Formats: sequence, structure tokens, C-alpha cells
Amino acid sequence: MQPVSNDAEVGGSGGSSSYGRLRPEGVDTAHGVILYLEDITVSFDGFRALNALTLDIGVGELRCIIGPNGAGKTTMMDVITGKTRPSSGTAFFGQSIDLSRMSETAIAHAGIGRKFQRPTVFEQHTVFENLELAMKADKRVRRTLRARLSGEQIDTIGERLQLIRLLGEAHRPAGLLSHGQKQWLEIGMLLMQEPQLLLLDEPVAGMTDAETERTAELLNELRGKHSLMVVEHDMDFVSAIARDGKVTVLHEGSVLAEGTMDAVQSDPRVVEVYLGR
Ligand SMILES: Nc1ncnc2c1ncn2[C@@H]1O[C@H](COP(=O)(O)OP(=O)(O)OP(=O)(O)O)[C@@H](O)[C@H]1O
Repeated sequence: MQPVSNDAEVGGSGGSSSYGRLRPEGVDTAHGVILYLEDITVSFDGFRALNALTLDIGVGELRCIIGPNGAGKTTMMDVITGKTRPSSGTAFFGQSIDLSRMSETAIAHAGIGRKFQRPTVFEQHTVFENLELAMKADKRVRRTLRARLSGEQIDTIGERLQLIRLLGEAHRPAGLLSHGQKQWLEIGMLLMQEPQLLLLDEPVAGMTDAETERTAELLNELRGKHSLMVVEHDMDFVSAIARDGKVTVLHEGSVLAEGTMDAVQSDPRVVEVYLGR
């Protein structure tokens, strides 16, 4: 890996019409890699939550991360989003953006979105309004919250509603949605900012089987349009979204195994520390 410089303030395309294409501005992905983690160590009072972790994610890839409780999955996401600083190692967004020098806000503006396990939506606002607020909160576009939406923006929100399977719920208060629908809405809100890399922490926890299935369809539709990192314990769901792509198994703060779902599922080390339990 050859990071060349640091650039904390990255500009974006400034519009919503680029959806469906990876937004190359500001992030140098000439080598086809959106995220490089190299030799990352995070210590909490001497305990290594991450231990020389090295991992990279390709542009447009949907990478699943699995591993037992305490393996370091959340800590890794905390490092990527600037919430936790590694004690050693490097984290680069594309070739040149050194995440270790940026605030959480600057990282979000640079194009890394994160979805935590619990949904956080504006419950009193309708589904449509939630997406509208997310669009207007996009710092790449200067707009006030009271500004009227243009026809193009209304169309964009309509497209997202369709994508997140909530077209029929557009005018319902978000507080009345099911748990799964709230999760989809929050994914839709993150997508309004057109993140280049989207981190999802256990997106199907607490969902019904039908909701889980629809979430897999949704993420499969995002594949190639965004780069995605999905942490999950639901192995059926992971199989449904990993397809022939790579699955990374974390254990004790390092990568234990990496490969197709079939390969990692039949790896005796993975069975021993995780799948066989
Ligand atoms: N702020 C902290 N202070 C001390 N120890 C911590 C802190 N955050 C995490 N840890 C420890 O680091 C290890 C890794 O935790 P982490 O939450 O990253 O694991 P995980 O793989 O996300 O687990 P899970 O699947 O249960 O969410 C755990 O042993 C945890 O107790």
C-alpha cells in the first residue's frame, strides 16, 4: 500500500443525480481499493481489541465480516469512522485520505456512512420527511431545511423510497413502522448522502424472516453502487448477500480467515472458534 498524502476535507459531487454510480471525486481509488487497514492495533488498558489487523475492501464490493463476540468487529468500525484512534497502524480511505487524522464528522463528509444496530429515525416525521431531512442535511449541498424541494429532488426521494421498499408508507409517521422498516428507512437516509463506503452493523438483528429476506435483496441491489461492509451473525443472511464475494472472519482482533462463504464455512479454524459453537 502506498498512501501519498493526507486530505481531510473532501468535496463531493454536490448533487443527487449521480446515484447509481460510484462517486469518484475526492477519493483516489485508482487501484480499485476503497479502504485499506494495515497493522491496526487498538489497546484498552493493555488488552488488544484489534491486533495488527490488516484488511482491504475493493470499490463496489460487498464485504461481510463475521466472527465471535468480542472479535473486534465493532472496534474496527469505530477505527474506520474515527470514533476510536488506533495505537498503531494505518487506515486509508482510497489511496490518499488518512482516516487517522480526521474527525468523525470529516470522515462522514468524506463519504463513509455508518448504520448502528438500533434504528435512529425521526419518529414524529413521515418516512418521506425523514428522507427529505437526510437530503437537506447533506453538507455537500447548501440548502436550508425550509427550502422547497425541486422536482428532481422529489424524484430522487421517490427512487430511494422504492429501493427501501417504503413507497407505500411514504406518508406514515416513521414511529409507526415495524422494526425492519425503520432499519430500511435509516439505510435510505444514509443513502441520501451517497456514501462511497457504507458500514452496517448487524442490519437484520431483530428482523422477521421476511424482513431479513428483503434486506438481503436490498443490499444485493446496492452491490456495485456503493462499497459495503456488513457485520452480521445471521449466517443464512450472510450467505444470501456474500454470494461469491469475500467473507472475512475476525478472531481476537485479527483476520482468521478470508474467502468465499463456502471456503470459510469449511475452514476448521473458523468452525472451531465460531461456527461450531
Ligand atoms: N471501550 C472499551 N474499553 C475496554 N474494552 C473494550 C472497549 N471496547 C471494546 N472492548 C473490548 O474489546 C473486545 C472487542 O470488542 P468489539 O465490541 O469490537 O467486538 P465485536 O466483535 O464487535 O463483538 P460482538 O459480536 O459481541 O458485537 C471485547 O473484548 C470488548 O470487551
